Amino acid sequence: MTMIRVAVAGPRGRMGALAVETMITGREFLLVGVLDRKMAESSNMLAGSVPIYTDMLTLVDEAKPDVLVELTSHESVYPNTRDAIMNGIRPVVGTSGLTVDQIGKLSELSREHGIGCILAPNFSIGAVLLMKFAAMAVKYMPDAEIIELHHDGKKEYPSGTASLTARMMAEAAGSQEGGDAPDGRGTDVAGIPVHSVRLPGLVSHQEVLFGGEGQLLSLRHDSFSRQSYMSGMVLAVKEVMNRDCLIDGLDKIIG
Ligand SMILES: NC(=O)C1=CN([C@@H]2O[C@H](COP(=O)(O)OP(=O)(O)OC[C@H]3O[C@@H](n4cnc5c(N)ncnc54)[C@H](O)[C@@H]3O)[C@@H](O)[C@H]2O)C=CC1
Ligand SMILES: O=C(O)C1=N[C@H](C(=O)O)C[C@H](O)C1
Repeated sequence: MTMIRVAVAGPRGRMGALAVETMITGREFLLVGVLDRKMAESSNMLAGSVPIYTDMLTLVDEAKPDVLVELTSHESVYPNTRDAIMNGIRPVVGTSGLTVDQIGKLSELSREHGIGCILAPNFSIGAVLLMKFAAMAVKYMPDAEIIELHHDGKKEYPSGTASLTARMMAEAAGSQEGGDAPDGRGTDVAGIPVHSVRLPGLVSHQEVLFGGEGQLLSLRHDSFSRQSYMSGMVLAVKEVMNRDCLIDGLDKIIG
């Protein structure tokens, strides 16, 4: 069996640490390096044998990964993803915060280089299904709002999941312009108001509410543990090897 050579960016974060564990234990994967902001104080190895790199070019030259799992921050996600594609490495991007403009540029770059790139703002199957159901429901119940709720360690808003959900809903409804959400009531994403809650005790939760005359439809997904993301991540790492362009969302992979 040929193993997929994987690198993880953001290996000491909440998600990155779990991704490292998953890639080390997965029989199909070889974790060849991690991309961190700085070296660890005690060693230049993670988990005893995985080299830590602080710049992409050295990682590319020495570790030669096939895939980069990107789990850093909204500031780093674009340059890391761009540089990976330009160096022939397939990104699987879990980090939220890419703008529509940046996604367009990455898509062009992927196509130009013939390199697969998967954007997966949420790796959990339940959240992906929620997005698909919301895109289906909005055609019949167009008055909709999103509430996304996360742990208080999450700085950025709205969440990547809510942004993709709103874009998928707008596309299904045939309106992508934005600007329809009333001022001051959440963030307008593609015309849909998104409300962001950050509280201790939460992990990751999203509700999409559809109002109609005398009725309310609520679609809700809850991640109670980050383990909920790992099977989708494994799927994306394998699938990106078969692609030659950018895929925006796991929904396009699960069919
Ligand atoms: N796609 C999905 O299913 C999920 C995505 N996320 C997203 O993943 C991202 C990370 O989330 P958390 O792990 O909770 O954050 P975190 O803050 O715990 O971890 C981020 C890590 O990235 C490191 N980092 C920042 N800039 C870097 C750079 N340029 N190079 C290398 N490392 C860098 C930080 O030092 C930190 O250790 C967020 O955008 C979050 O929204 C989180 C959970 C699930
Ligand atoms: O920061 C998180 O925790 C999460 N971030 C992603 C997002 O922005 O949607 C995915 C999930 O919601 C957890």
